[in-house]
Amino acid sequence: MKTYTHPPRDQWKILLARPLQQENETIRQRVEQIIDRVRRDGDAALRELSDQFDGVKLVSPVVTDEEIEAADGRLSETLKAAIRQARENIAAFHGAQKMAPVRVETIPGVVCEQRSVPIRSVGLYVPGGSAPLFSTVLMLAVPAQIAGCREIVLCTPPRRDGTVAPEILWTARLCGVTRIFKVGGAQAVAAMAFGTQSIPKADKVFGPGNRYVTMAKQLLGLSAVAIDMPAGPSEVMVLADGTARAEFVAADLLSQAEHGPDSQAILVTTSAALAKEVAAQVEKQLRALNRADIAARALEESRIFVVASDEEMAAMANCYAAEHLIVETADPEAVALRIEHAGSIFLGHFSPESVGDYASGTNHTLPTSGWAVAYSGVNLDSFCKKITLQRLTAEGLRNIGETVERMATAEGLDAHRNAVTVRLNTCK
Ligand SMILES: NC(=O)c1ccc[n+]([C@@H]2O[C@H](COP(=O)([O-])OP(=O)(O)OC[C@H]3O[C@@H](n4cnc5c(N)ncnc54)[C@H](O)[C@@H]3O)[C@@H](O)[C@H]2O)c1
Ligand SMILES: N[C@H](CO)Cc1c[nH]c[nH+]1
Ligand SMILES: [Zn+2]
Repeated sequence: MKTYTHPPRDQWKILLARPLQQENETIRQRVEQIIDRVRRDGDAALRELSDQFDGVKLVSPVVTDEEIEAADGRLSETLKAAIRQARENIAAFHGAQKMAPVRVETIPGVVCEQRSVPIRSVGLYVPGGSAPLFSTVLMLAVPAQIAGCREIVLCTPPRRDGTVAPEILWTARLCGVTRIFKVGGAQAVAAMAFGTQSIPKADKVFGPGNRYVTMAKQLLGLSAVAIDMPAGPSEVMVLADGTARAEFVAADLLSQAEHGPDSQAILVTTSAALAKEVAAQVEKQLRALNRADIAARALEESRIFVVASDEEMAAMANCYAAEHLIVETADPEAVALRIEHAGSIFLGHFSPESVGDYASGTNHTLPTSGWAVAYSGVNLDSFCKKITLQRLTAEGLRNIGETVERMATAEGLDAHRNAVTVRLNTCK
């Protein structure tokens, strides 16, 4: 990891650039072609693309009931207990996010309401290219079920032998997923956006994924389907002062670096001594990882910054808008108060980000690439839409009618005004 000491503020944006951005245009073109093929040829395109990108010849993308049932015998009881515990925590946190209906009488006789309604049919993408992220099933299916979505469809890449990891299948059944398909990448997102002969069209597509998946969501989100947000290659920023333990900080940085070669880990610290120790710890801990090669590639585009103050640390965090921000300082709450842009914040020396990845209760599907400036991570509300209602009495219309007539007249919209006037004429 390269270290920068007191980088000038006007350089921050450049030094905090996300990895491989220059490849975005190539990825966009490739994904556009995939989308076109799925729109045109449906299941036939899925078969060809699974062969091309996943190296597997599939007759059908459907995961059968027999496959799902067989998964039960393939998980240890201890893993099942861990997944159940995580599910409970995620359900507790997301269940508490239910919003009460809003009802306000804005002026006498004019009542406005807002009701939350579940999105009927949702499509969940669960990454499986380099690791079968069954924890993502929990993060998407648990809130979908609590929200009351009727159809919960899940797509995940097939493995080379044409199967899906039993952990994904078992967790999907636990969380009420209605149908599962073995399709990955941009083609899975396109299939859920348009529908194919086998895969039903979803009203909204959710889930994280690599840059192909994320590009497909962004392109289709403009034209064919609603999406949660861009949730691409994982990233973490750690803010640390002299009270932080280098061993902990290095472990946190590596925990996201191991996701993929295009992941990024950034340390911002007020302590030059800590910066040195963390760099050494990263090298040491890296050697012991089973995904050391992947993490090492991510570290090539990762950075350490030494800055002057807590205020500068927070400013750099706001400039980066990290998916995950870990604050390992003497007073993390005070630093967090300065944070405006982050997907999810982890406070103190004993709050590793991986706890949020799996089991604490918060959602791990979070905005990346700086999108935390405007998007929230997945939450219960992501699976709902709001419908407003209003009801006016004759008195209410008398109270508000003239205001509307004046505004409609000023916009030159006579018919709008008349819809009020014809009624007022009957109840003067
Ligand atoms: N932001 C978040 O909330 C979040 C959460 C979890 C995981 N992630 C990220 O999800 C990603 C998972 O990536 P992954 O690759 O392991 O799995 P993935 O399931 O996202 O992607 C695998 C699929 O990509 C497609 N693909 C691979 N190479 C391709 C190519 N050259 N052209 C076209 N398509 C191609 C294949 O169809 C394959 O099935 C990681 O980057 C991880 O960091 C992000
Ligand atoms: N850190 C990922 C989100 O960027 C989520 C995840 C799943 N499994 C492990 N981690
Ligand atoms: Zn993770």
